[in-house]
Amino acid sequence: MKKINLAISGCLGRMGQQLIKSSKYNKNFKIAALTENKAISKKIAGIKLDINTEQAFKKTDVIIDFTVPNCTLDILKIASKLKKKVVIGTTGFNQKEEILIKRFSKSIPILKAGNMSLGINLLMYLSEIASKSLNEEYLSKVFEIHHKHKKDYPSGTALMLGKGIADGKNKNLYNLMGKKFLNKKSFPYGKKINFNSIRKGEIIGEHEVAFYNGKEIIKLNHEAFDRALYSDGALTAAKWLINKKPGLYSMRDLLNFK
Ligand SMILES: NC(=O)c1ccc[n+]([C@@H]2O[C@H](COP(=O)([O-])OP(=O)(O)OC[C@H]3O[C@@H](n4cnc5c(N)ncnc54)[C@H](O)[C@@H]3O)[C@@H](O)[C@H]2O)c1
Ligand SMILES: O=C(O)C1=N[C@H](C(=O)O)CCC1
Repeated sequence: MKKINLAISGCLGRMGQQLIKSSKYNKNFKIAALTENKAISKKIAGIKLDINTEQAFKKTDVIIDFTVPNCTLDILKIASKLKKKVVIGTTGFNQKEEILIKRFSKSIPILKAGNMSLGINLLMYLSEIASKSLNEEYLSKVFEIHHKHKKDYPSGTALMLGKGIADGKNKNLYNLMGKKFLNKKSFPYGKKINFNSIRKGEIIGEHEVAFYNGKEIIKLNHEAFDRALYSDGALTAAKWLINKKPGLYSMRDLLNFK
């Protein structure tokens, strides 16, 4: 079977390096391009590092992006012109950037997921079911812990879980967003969904959703121990996206958690 020509942006980052490692053991892919935010005279897996240009992505079938929001949008401009598929793992987009991503998906297939793991996408679905099943007496909040290097908060995963809660109430998450705490030892439930983000050590990712009505607490949680969880999910997404029409897809479309 013809191998998929893969481009990895942010190739020297934590996720970029993990993706290079995981794609080496995945028979479906051949690394065709590796990019970073500046010209670096280095070769990895026989590929000369490049920056994000049309030339760099010319021989690519799909680009996997775990970088920063403004880089992702640069990549989408190029991908849209070259008609390349894009898997977006980057998080920390604002509402304006989310709208731009949606606009690019009119011309190319894009799969975007703040967390590429099966476990978190299942937890998002379970949070939606719980939220739908619990009456208005129940308040909810989301807690997450990640490594000390992570700049954005709440995490993209926490926002996904918040969206699951909001979807369960048939509401828009932006209208249900409560307070965003950082490194608090404890944090309150609120009328909206409050978030607390802890940044410490080299933690890969821990998330908890809690529902409370004054008489009981219901908790759903997930722990990630290896970044291969995310790179395996991204490679699965890239293979799934190859024959899709233009549109904005999620891991839940791939996993069929409707
Ligand atoms: N969706 C998921 O499952 C998932 C999992 C892990 C991390 N992430 C997200 O992926 C992103 C990256 O995480 P990380 O831990 O790898 O961060 P990192 O800082 O280790 O890596 C980011 C890389 O992107 C590079 N970069 C920045 N601007 C660039 C540009 N213009 N062109 C090319 N490369 C550029 C940086 O130089 C760096 O090497 C974050 O937003 C994080 O939240 C998502
Ligand atoms: O390490 C990170 O950064 C992660 N980012 C994603 C998020 O923002 O939720 C996924 C989990 C790890």
